[in-house]
Amino acid sequence: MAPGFVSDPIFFTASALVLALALVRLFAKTWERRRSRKYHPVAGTVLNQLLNFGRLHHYMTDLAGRHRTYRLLGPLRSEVYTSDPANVEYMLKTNFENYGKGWHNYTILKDLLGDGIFAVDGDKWRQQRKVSSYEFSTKVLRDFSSVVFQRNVAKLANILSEAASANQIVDIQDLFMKSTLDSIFKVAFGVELDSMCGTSEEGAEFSRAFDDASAMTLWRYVDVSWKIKKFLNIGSEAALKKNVRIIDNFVYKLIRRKIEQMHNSTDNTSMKKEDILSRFLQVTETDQTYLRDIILNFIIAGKDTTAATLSWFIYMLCKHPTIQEKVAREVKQMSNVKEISDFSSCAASMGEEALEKMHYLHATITETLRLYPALPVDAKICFSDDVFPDGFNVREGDMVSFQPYAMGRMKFIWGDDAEDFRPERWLDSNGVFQPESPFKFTAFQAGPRICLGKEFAYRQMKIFSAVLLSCFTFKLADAKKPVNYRTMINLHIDGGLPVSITRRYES
Ligand code: HEM
Repeated sequence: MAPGFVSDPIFFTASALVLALALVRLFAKTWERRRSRKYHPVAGTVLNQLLNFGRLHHYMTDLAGRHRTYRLLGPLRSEVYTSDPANVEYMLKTNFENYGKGWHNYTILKDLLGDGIFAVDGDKWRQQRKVSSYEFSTKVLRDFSSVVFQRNVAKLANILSEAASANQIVDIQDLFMKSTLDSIFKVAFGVELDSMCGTSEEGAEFSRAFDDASAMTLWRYVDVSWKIKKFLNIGSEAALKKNVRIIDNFVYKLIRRKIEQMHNSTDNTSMKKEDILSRFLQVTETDQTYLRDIILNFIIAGKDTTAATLSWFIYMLCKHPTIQEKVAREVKQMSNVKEISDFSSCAASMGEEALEKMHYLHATITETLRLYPALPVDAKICFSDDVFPDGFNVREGDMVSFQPYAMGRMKFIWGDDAEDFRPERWLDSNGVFQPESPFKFTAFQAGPRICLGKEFAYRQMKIFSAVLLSCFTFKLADAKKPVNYRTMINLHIDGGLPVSITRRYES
C-alpha cells in the first residue's frame, strides 16, 4: 500500500488534536466576545407593561427617568426603550437601514394598516414615500389645503358660537376629530364628508370603528395571546375584525366611487391632479387593496395626530389662561383682524404670511407636542446585531423604540423645568421661534422617515387655533376632573375634553 497521510495513525491523531484545539479556541473566543458584550439594564418585563396598561406612558416615563435606555424582557423578544438623543439619531439616521418596521410590527399592524406607508419597509415604502413627498411639496396642494382648513374652521366656529349662546358645554376633542377628518378627506380624496355637522351617519360609524380598531391594534403589542384569539375569533380580536370590516366597506366604496368619477370625467387630466387618491390611482388603479391601505394610512396620519394635538393644546391653554391670552393677542396683532363680522372672513385673514409671523403660537403648539406627542412611543425592529453610541449592544430581532412622550419629560434633555409648560423655551430673545434637534424633539420622528405631513399639520393647527382664539376663550367645564390619555396608537384624551366657551366679540 502506498504511504498515505490518512493511514498514518500518528499524523491522524495530531491533526485531530490541532483541529480540536482550534475549535475550542474559536468557541472560547466567541463565548468571551458574547460575555463581554454589554447590554442595557433590564428594567422589567412586558408583563409590567400589561399591568400598567392604563397609565402606560407614565410607567415608561418613570423607567426612562432611571435609565436613559433600558430593556424589558418578553417571552419572544427583548424590548429596548431609549430616550437618549444620541441613540435616537443613530437608529433613525446614521444606521437607518438596520432599523425598520420589520416583520413583527408588520404582522401587528397589517390587519388595520395593510401595506400602507406606516407598516412597510423597502421598495413598498420608497415608492409611497416618493409619490407622497412630491404631492406634499406642491403649491397646488398647499393652497388647496389652506382653503379647506379655513372653510372647516369657520364651520367649527359656527358650532362653538351657537354653543356659547346656549351656554352649552362641548367636547372640543370630538369636534376636532370630526373637522380634521373632514379636512383630510377633502384634501386627500376630494370627498366632502361633513362629519362635523353630522350629515353622514356612515362617516361617524367609520370614525368610531377606526378609533376602536386603533386601540385594539396597540393592545396586540402587550397581549401575547393575540394570535390565538385571532385564530379563535374571540375577545379583542373578534372586535378588531368587526371594526376592520366596517372600515373596509366604507373605504372600498370610496375608491369605487373615485374610479367611476375618473372614468366618467370628460376632462381626465384635471381630474387626475385633483387629490392624493387620484394620484395613486394613476400608479396602481387595479389593486384596490393597496389603495385601501394607502388611504387608511393617510387618514390615521392626518386625522388623529392633528386633532389630538389641538385638543391637548386647548387643554394646556385652559390650564394656563395667561398663555391663552398671550396667544390671542399675538394672533390679533399679526392677522390684523380688528373685529369679527363673520367666521369665514376671519379664517381668510389667516393667510400664510400672517401665520409665519405668529412665533408665539408656533412655540405654544410645539410645547404642546413636546409634552403630549401625538405618537407617544415609536417602535422599530433591529435587523442585525449592533452597538449603540452609548456603548451597549442591541441584538438582531430586538424591538427598539424611541419615546417622544418620556423624552419630553426628561430633565437631562430639557432642564429642571422639563415638566413645565413653557412656550418661551422655544423663542430667542427677539421672540423668534428656534427649532430644536429632531433627535431631541422627536414628535415628528427624524431622518429619512420623518413625518411627511409636518408642515401640513402645523399649517392646519395654526389656522384652526388662530381663528378659534380670535373668536373665543376656552375654560375646562370641570376644572377638578382629572384629564388623562387613553392608551392607544395616538395620544387621545380619555373621554374627550368638555369645555365652556365665551365669545371675544360682540354678537
Ligand atoms: C401633529 C401632527 C402630526 C404628528 C405629531 C406626526 C408624527 C409623525 C410620526 C412620529 C411619524 C413616524 C411614524 C412611524 O414611525 O411610522 C409620522 C410619519 C408620517 N406622517 Fe405624520 N404626524 C402628524 C401629522 C401628519 C399629517 C397631517 C400627515 C398627512 C396628512 C402626516 C403624514 C405622515 C406620513 C405619510 C408618515 C409616514 C412617513 C414614512 O414612513 O416615510 N402626518 N408622523
